[in-house]
Order: sequence, then C-alpha cells, then structure tokens
Amino acid sequence: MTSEQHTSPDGADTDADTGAAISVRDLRQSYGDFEAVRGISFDIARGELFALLGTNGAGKTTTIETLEGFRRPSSGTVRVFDTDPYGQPAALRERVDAVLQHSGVFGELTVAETVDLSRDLAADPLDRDTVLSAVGLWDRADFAVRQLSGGQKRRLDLGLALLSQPEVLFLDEPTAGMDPEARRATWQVIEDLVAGGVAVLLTTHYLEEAERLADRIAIMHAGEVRVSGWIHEVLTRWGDRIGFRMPDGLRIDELPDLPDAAVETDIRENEPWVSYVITGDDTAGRGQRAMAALLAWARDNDVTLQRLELRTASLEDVFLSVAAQDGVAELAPTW
Ligand SMILES: Nc1ncnc2c1ncn2[C@@H]1O[C@H](COP(=O)(O)OP(=O)(O)OP(=O)(O)O)[C@@H](O)[C@H]1O
Repeated sequence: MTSEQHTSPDGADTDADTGAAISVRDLRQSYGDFEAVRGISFDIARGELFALLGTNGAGKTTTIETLEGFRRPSSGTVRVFDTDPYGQPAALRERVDAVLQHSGVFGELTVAETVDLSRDLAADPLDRDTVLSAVGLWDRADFAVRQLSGGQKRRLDLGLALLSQPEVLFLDEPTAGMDPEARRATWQVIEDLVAGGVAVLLTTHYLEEAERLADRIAIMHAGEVRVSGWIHEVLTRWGDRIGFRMPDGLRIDELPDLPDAAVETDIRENEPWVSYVITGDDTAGRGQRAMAALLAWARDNDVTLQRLELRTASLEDVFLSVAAQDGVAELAPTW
C-alpha cells in the first residue's frame, strides 16, 4: 500500500512521480448513443488492490476492457505504467495479465498442457508445479480442462494469469462459482500477489471479498463512481449500527434519542427491527456511548432488547444505499 498520488506541476500524473501503475482520468466510453462510462477517474499503485464495485450494467467491465486495451476511450485517458494500453502494445504485454469473466481455455487439452502452452508464451514463467500448487490444482494436472468443475476452471484461469509474473493483474469476478474454501484459498493467492507488489484491479459482486482484499474501492452506478476511498474510511463515514428487535408494544417515537444517532425501523427476517445509525466524529467511542445510553434507557424503562447488536457499517450497507439512490448528492449520509 502506498500513499496518495501527487500531481506534477503541469497537472499530469506520471508513473514516475506517483508510483501509479494504473491511471484513469475522466474516462468516458460510449456504445453508439449510449454512454456506459461517464467520466470516471482513479489511480492504482503498485502493491495495491483496488476494487471496482457496482450494480449490474454500471460500467465496470467496459472500464476494465478499456484498461486491457480492447477499447479506445471515447474521451479521457487511461494509462498503464504511463503507456496507452490500446491495442495491447508490446511494452505492456509482458507486464499485464488478466482473469476475464469468460475463460479462453480449450476443453480438450489437459490442465498440464494448458499451463505449458501459456508458459511457452511467457518470457519468464513460473514452473508448472508452482502454478498448479498455488491454485490448488496439482492433483488435476492430467485431467482434461472440460472435466474440471466451474470453480476449478476459475482457479486454472488464475493460475494462467499469475504464471507470467505480471506487475498488473485485472481480476474480473475471479472467484465466481467457487465454494467457500476455494474462495478463501484464492484470496490468499491474491493477497500474496499484492504483498509482492502487484497492482490488482478487482471487480466482484461478493462484497465480503472486496472488504477482505481491497485497500481502496470505488462503487459505480449508471456509469459514474458514486462512492470511493480507502475502504476503512468509507465504512467509518457510513457510521456504526445498533440494531435490535422492536420491543412489543412500543412505537418508534417512544424509542430514546441516542447521541449522534438517527433511528429507523424496518422488517428483518419477518420481525420488526430497529436500527440506529451513529455517525459522530469520535469514531472510536461513538458506538459504545450510544450503546451505554440505550442500555440505561432499557434498564430505567424495564425494556428487554432482543437480538441486540452493535456493528460497524459493512460494504453491503454502502452498496445498497448506492443501488437505492440515483444522485451523488443524496448519497452522503444525512443522519
Ligand atoms: N457491446 C455493447 N454494446 C452496447 N451496449 C453495451 C455493450 N457492452 C455493454 N453495454 C452496456 O453498457 C453498460 C455497462 O455494461 P458493463 O458490462 O460495463 O457493466 P458491468 O458493470 O460490468 O455489469 P455487470 O456487473 O452486470 O457485469 C450496460 O448498460 C450494458 O448493457
């Protein structure tokens, strides 16, 4: 993880002065009259994992395909190591690899043959056993690729991407179809790559995956980045949560005011549910203070709080508010 990027005196970010492996500036991308990406900007440093999240059709794949050099921007600039990636120039080919949504491997070849074929194309490849061990397929070397399960194919895709020892890796939903154990093993592989200095751009619909792996995130909706930042800052900004089952016989206006908190009610698992969202500046102590006030109220009023919980905001809380809203301004928490 590195510090935030700087801008050179002429206003241009450069690889040399920022350490940015990937730089996107005001990228717009259209399909005919339809603008799928509407002016987004971000940087990714070496040794950083940046998660590009978003609703279906938000523009993530379009953005990644542009960075991979498959599409020329309609306007704006994208750079990978200070180089325009359009057309996948030779200077980048050895430094960049990807796990795409749709695997390009041949079903009739064995796993070992598939790895060897990719090794033949790489300048300084890892050896076959290292690759197959890294992705947990050492016992599948002699299987035809078509005999692999969906999750195993995904692991093979990752193995093929990491064997060339890339400096930039694009991961487009890399753990789709994996069971929980394979997913965790894959997370470890990705964490090791990032620790080794690889810049990773990840898209995923598994928010737990982004929460575990990402240094910084951007959440896209309708072609725009609606929320971005260091993941812990985003979650802190979204506030802590106290929740409990709505006590029988109480109305919402009979619930107490808690410090720096706003209350709302909804239904959770078929039960009436109370949520307090706590956003005071004292991020270390605000949850405890609100909880202490709630417990004092419950004791004084002889109320039992069932299923009581205190938690920090999750990426799912942030994501759902992005998906539910349709304007940037409304997204800043107003409680
Ligand atoms: N080749 C294309 N021609 C026309 N429209 C396209 C094309 N590819 C994508 N789009 C549209 O552009 C928008 C963004 O698509 P994109 O695939 O980038 O979204 P995404 O964020 O990756 O979505 P998902 O999470 O569903 O994979 C969508 O509305 C999609 O319908």
